[in-house]
Amino acid sequence: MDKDYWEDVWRNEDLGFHQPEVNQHLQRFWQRLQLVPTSRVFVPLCGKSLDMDWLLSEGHEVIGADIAEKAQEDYLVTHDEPVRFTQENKLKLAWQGRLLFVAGDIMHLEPDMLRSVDAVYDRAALIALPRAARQNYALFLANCLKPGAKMLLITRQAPQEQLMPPFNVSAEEVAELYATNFILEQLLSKTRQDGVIEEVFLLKRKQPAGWGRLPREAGEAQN
Ligand SMILES: C[S@@+](CC[C@H](N)C(=O)[O-])C[C@H]1O[C@@H](n2cnc3c(N)ncnc32)[C@H](O)[C@@H]1O
Repeated sequence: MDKDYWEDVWRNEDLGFHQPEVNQHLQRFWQRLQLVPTSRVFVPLCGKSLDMDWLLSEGHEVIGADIAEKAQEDYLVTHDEPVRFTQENKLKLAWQGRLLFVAGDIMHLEPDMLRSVDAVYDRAALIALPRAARQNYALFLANCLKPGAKMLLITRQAPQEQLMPPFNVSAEEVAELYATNFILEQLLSKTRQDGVIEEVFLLKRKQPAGWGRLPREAGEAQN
């Protein structure tokens, strides 16, 4: 599932993952993150998702990132506001109002770019990655996000595991990937009529060990 694979998907318009409406789980659970409207939200592997429009309509600043430049083009073409493009190393940045749409591999984003992010919205991002890449992705997010940053994560498991995305990601795997660095809360587990299990999680970036403690307190803890 490299850049070529996804560029083919976009070129062939093989976009079964794209939802014509705003995601229901996003609308139902977003308030659980308790963000202020001006919060900055990162949408990794964003495609041309209408969920970004919804997040913008809530007053948020949005940073979307997708490896396919066509995703960026397709999203921007449906929005009237003027766009300004800049280039940063391998990334093509499009600035449009409160949106920054980055075309490029998210692993090429500088952690500093995401340091001010208050929340992540992951729909069809983790589950679009093969198992080995999921581990790197989860670590990347943990390294970039500040303590207290939240994440709304939506996963799915089909009765038959597939060789191509979307991949099955269980609640156990979510815990394996994130529990070291995030506090996890499962908000939903629902089996659809077609047997697909949909799960929604709320994550909160933990304070790294020893962070923010006064030396005296740290000393006391050792005694
Ligand atoms: C299954 S789609 C989901 C898109 C979007 N989240 C949605 O809900 O419609 C996965 C997207 O991730 C993008 N992608 C895959 N690997 C990526 C990477 N390493 N960095 C950035 N984007 C990536 C693909 O181009 C594709 O648009």
